[in-house]
Amino acid sequence: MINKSPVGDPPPPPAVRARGLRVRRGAAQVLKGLDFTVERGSVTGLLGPSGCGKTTLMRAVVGAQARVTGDLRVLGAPAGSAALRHRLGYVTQAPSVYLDLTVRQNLDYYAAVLGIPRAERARAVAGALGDVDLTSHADALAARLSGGQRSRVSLAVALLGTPELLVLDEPTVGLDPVLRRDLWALFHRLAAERGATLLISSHVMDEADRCQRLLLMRDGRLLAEGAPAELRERTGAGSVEEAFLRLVDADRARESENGESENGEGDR
Ligand SMILES: Nc1ncnc2c1ncn2[C@@H]1O[C@H](COP(=O)(O)OP(=O)(O)OP(=O)(O)O)[C@@H](O)[C@H]1O
Repeated sequence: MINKSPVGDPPPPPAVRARGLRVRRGAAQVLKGLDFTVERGSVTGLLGPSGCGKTTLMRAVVGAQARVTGDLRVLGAPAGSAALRHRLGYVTQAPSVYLDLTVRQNLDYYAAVLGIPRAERARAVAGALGDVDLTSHADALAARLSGGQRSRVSLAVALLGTPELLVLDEPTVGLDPVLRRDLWALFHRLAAERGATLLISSHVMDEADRCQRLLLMRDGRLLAEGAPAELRERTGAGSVEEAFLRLVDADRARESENGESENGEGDR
């Protein structure tokens, strides 16, 4: 297990630690100086409206984003380090699945790319298929799958290497309520049984209560971080959605007091 070290050992570094994280994309400052921590073994939700910078933040964490400044450490190493490659799993919003291959062939292919030895591949593939509940579709062509099933194939690919940190960009978007519930149960199982850390983005606030911790974003900045109950209590709100709206109102009021422009001139 990752987060159970013998007594006396220093605690492992957090899964993600950002200090003054900034990203420019094109002419825009998309992330404007974020400080946050993602605890190991947690299911952490990254929530905020469309366009606030969730994907950009995730790309920075997995080392796929250019023009990142500030201090960003992942599992104790600088983000993007080669040493992290096999310790991370990243699932983007667009499922990366070969439509002319079966589900099993897709996973076999990615297992080979990941360097999983041939003798261990069948077991790794079967395990990942079971995790995402696609065993009965193993021999179906990916082209014949529904959108939600294809997303689960991508998730299975990310699980092949048994990553310590899984970064999932809107993994439940477009899924029916039963599948959403089952996937959230899987995320919690991965954290509880394997000590994996999951950083999961969503723009749907009703997923907030499924997370142990939350990072709430707006317009390239972090509005708050903490457990859902903590955020509700801190803002006196009855739901995380209401807490978010109160934090946005407070943020807007602060902005107009400071006379900050919407495109973040104050961040330079
Ligand atoms: N390639 C790019 N070049 C310039 N700006 C970009 C690029 N990609 C995204 N952006 C801008 O960066 C900002 C953040 O985008 P990002 O995709 O990180 O947001 P998001 O919160 O993940 O949105 P969504 O929930 O819709 O996926 C947006 O304002 C977007 O217009």
